[in-house]
Amino acid sequence: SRTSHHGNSLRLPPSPWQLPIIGSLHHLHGALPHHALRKLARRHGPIMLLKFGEVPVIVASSREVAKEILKTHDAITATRPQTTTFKILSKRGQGIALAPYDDHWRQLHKICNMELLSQKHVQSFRTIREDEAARLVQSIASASASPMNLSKMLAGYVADAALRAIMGDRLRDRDAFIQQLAEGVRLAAGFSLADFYPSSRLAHFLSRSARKAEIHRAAMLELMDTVIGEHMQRRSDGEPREEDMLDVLLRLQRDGGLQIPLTMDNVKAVAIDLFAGSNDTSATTLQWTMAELMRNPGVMLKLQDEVRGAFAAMTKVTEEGLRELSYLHMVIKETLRLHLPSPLLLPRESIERCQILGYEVPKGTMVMVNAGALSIDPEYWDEPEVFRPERFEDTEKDFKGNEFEFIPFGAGRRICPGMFFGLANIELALANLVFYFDWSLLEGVSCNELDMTEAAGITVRKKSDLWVRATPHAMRAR
Ligand code: HEM
Repeated sequence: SRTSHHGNSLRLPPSPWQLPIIGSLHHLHGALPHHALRKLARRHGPIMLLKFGEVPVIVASSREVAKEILKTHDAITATRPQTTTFKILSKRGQGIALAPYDDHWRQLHKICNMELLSQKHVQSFRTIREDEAARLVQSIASASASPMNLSKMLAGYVADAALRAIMGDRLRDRDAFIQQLAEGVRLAAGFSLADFYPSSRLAHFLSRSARKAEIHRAAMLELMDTVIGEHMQRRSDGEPREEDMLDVLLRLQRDGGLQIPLTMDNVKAVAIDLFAGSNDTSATTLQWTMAELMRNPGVMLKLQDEVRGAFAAMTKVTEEGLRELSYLHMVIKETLRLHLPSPLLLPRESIERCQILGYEVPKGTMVMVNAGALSIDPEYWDEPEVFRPERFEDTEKDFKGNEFEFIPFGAGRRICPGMFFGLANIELALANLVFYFDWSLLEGVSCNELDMTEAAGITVRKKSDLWVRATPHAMRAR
């Protein structure tokens, strides 16, 4: 197909065959979207134009195209599509993650980088992390020798460590928050009818997911009202304490002095985004890491040697010591390469037409980068399906957004602002797990038959929980 604009005649990117009404959606049927899209790209190339219902979508599946989008044309593609579900999820005050690329987003982005999620602020939550990690070790120790659902324990650790840093440590509604969050993640991931037939009233009417999104949002905002009430009460009681992220947001809201005043609804939306952005991603990463370690006993032993060697003379695993642990960092990198929590990153949208590899990308096209496909592409990785942390040994290759074959946190203006915070929670827990315990699978499960199936959702979790047995290796006085 050809399009004519300003006298130019440029080709649109190649497209797989499309059906009326549903466009290319049938190509996604039956497999997880990042796998289905990877398969399609093998046939149609590194830049494809699909149609999800009425919505044109381009999908990037090579390092070069990813770089064109996330670097060369970053400013043109830095907005988020305002789909029906996204709009409902951010109704009554925009947060940051789904916000369009504008001054409001720019301000929040700055607040995240300079205050909420800065390395300094993340370090200030060290006691919380150490406390929660100790709690995790205790609960594993008390269940040791019997089969335990490690996935669940790790999810609990992450939720507590993240919630305490974001919203304070006396959250009465912790479980309700976690439940609502899971619903939000499902909804945001949902390829809902209404999102793809924007002009069809019937589809809106029929769409149950829009209604569910409304109910979810109302419940989430109500929970936030309670937490904010508690924060204000404590402040007026003059109770001295470390500022959690919500305190910082409330202070900025109260003190003013910002370019664009923050409303209370903004504060709520940002706090929800922080919790939503941190919880599933970090829990999933920890769960996949432990699953890979169970499947690769040689890697587990090497990691245990490193961590036990480093902390041999100490009474507990502390955060300063973690910096020296090069193998631990390689293990986490390798997990993020094979198991990106968000393999399609978050969708973007072009605000102007642009050219990529000589193809025309029209204004208003949804833009997706298949980061999950890039990090297992044999073009860039040796034996890409094999879990081998050593591949990072003599390379500077990192996930900071400069090497486009490895972008689990995204890249460019919309890169994840929570990288330090997420990694801090993950590294400390992992070091504790391998320092204090030896791990085995349950009887009858051998390491090469461990189920590694992925489940559908905006974050790609391990479908089945990881059941293991822990044997205390060296319980020190705590
Ligand atoms: C292993 C951990 C994590 C991974 C792999 C991860 C991954 C990502 C990815 C892929 C994006 C989309 C980037 C893009 O659009 O190009 C993102 C955005 C975001 N993440 Fe994370 N994330 C993690 C942890 C966290 C944590 C701990 C927080 C908050 C405390 C967080 C908060 C956010 C926010 C607010 C955004 C939206 C940024 C924007 O739209 O400007 N993330 N993350």
